[in-house]
Amino acid sequence: MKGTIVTSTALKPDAPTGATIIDGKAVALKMRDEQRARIEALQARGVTPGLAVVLVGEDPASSIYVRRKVKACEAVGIKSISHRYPATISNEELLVLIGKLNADPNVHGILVQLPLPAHIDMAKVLETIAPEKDVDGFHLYNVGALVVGRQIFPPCTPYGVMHLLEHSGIEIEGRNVVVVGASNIVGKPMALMLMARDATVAICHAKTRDLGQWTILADILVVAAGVPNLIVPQMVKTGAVVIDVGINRLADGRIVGDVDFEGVRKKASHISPVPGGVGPMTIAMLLENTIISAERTAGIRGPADEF
Ligand SMILES: Nc1nc(=O)c2c([nH]1)NC[C@@H]1CN(c3ccc(C(=O)N[C@@H](CCC(=O)O)C(=O)O)cc3)C=[N+]21
Repeated sequence: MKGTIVTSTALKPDAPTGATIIDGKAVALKMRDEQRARIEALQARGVTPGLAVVLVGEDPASSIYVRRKVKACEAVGIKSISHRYPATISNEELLVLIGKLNADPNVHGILVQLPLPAHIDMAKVLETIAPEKDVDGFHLYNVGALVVGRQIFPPCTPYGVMHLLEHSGIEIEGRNVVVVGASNIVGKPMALMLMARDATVAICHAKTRDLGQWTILADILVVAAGVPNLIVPQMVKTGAVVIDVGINRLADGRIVGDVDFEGVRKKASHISPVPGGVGPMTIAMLLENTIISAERTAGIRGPADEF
């Protein structure tokens, strides 16, 4: 058709287009309005969601994270109860505390901050938390549920990534996803959640030989390896969606992810930053799981709804 006008500045073939930045902080804050409303509905039925946060030892990073979680709880109306113990607490004492929290009807969620000191049997601790209060989703029962495609308490970080993908309108079904990092708290559950949505999923490691040969195939690349600058532009397919789960503190105190953000943003279609990407969503999903647990207690939801 005649008369189509293309202005001189509209299309420059080689200009870097630049990825859409996925603003996890904004999404997390937006979720709070809906979360507050659900908590009011619970309170009308006499239920105030309660989250017990257990912190063992004095690790400064853990203290900061726990403080963030407590503040986020306050902001939406979840009653959080912090239990701080010295690193010298015995296994038995910790298990007794968890038993008490399991039995307390005002506690709907129990979170034991990781890592735990070396003398504590982490597996035993996580298996002692009542599965119906396991808002981290780390109990074997909840891990097993995820393996068979049920989501009872999806682990907060990968659950947050799924939310970000959905919020950004990214199609998952049938697409190639590469997850770099195979931890129990991020990489493995991330892969399971994406498989449940019919993505083609490969799990790699920071140690994978020729990592770039794998990552270049990804329509969606999720990186949770804990290695700064692991992912550079030549490893990323043009137009890929890149989700950076890494949190690394550099010698100068700066926090960075696993992705060369400035380089990769020129090639990706969407990219999540660090900070301000997945981190705030992890906390948003912790609030979500705690509210879900309280809703189940109040009979508003069945024991395992579709998410
Ligand atoms: N039982 C247990 N459950 C956890 O969910 C758990 C845990 N243990 N241990 C440690 C990791 C780490 N984690 C984070 C949560 C929020 C941010 C977060 O909000 N990050 C901000 C700020 C980053 C910064 O400046 O430090 C951001 O990325 O924008 C980061 C990391 C939860 N974890």
